[in-house]
Amino acid sequence: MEFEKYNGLGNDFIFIDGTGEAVELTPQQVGFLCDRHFGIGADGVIVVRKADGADGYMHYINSDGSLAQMCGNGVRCFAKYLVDHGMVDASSGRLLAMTLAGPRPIAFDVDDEGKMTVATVEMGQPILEPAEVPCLLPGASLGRLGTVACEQAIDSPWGPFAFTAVSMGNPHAVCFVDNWQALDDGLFTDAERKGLDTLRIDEVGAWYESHGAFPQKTNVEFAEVTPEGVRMRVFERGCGETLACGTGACATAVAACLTGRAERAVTVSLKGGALAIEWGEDGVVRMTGPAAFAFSGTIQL
Ligand SMILES: N[C@@H](CCC[C@H](N)C(=O)O)C(=O)O
Repeated sequence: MEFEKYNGLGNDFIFIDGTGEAVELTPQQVGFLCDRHFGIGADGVIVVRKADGADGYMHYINSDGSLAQMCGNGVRCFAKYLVDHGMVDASSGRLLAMTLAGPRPIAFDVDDEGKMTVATVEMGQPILEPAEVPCLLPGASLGRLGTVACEQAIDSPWGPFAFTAVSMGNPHAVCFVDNWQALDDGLFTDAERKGLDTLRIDEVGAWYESHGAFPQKTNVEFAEVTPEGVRMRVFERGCGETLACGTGACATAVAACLTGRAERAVTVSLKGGALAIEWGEDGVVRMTGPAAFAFSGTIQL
């Protein structure tokens, strides 16, 4: 099978062309492809398909073989793939990507060689109604925003964490930590240096990913406010910790705005780099960031 490898801020994906012959992968095959020792290695697989009324359909599969509705870093890479393959006119600077979560309009910049560098994706309106995220947390009424599960405490073996539930087409549980010192020592790889960087996110993230409050599981973000904006780490549903998550950055920006921690436009810094997120007055979240091609190859399935 031929493949190409792309990434958005180090959140990396194996692209497979499914525009001709249908490509159907079993969860075992996806697991093998994404395995960093025995396979190619990636956070997920994107099968590129044709779409009626759009420039292409992004079929996104997490590294554990589960299907996800949307992937923010993935959709910027998808745009670059379509440009690289001449499937859209590079000079138009615009395309429409179809996803399981619906259409996502994208504006992009190209360099002197016509290669896409940066894209701004219209990520749609965040879904805040708890039942639609979906999450079973009680919601508080937030005026014209309706009922939002905002900073609702969920207990864990390390004590309670307060989550805001936001769907960007896929579910996210965002926790802002304002006081790292108050947290259990066991949550950190180094109790002398409690903070976002030393948080044992593999353990605490995995615990909340499968919590009963999230019937479709959830992506889990831990975040803090910085002078530059917001900094976060993410434990992705169906994958584990990744260097970046586009939908997670959008959900975190929305949660920051809802809880009075940030303005509607904010820079979200992740392990792999920064994304510019804006929750527009029209309710639509826009995400701007890079996408990069790494290499291509052939693998025996
Ligand atoms: N890395 C992605 C999100 C990928 C899907 C996610 N793990 C899920 O299951 O919802 C992004 O950049 O948004």
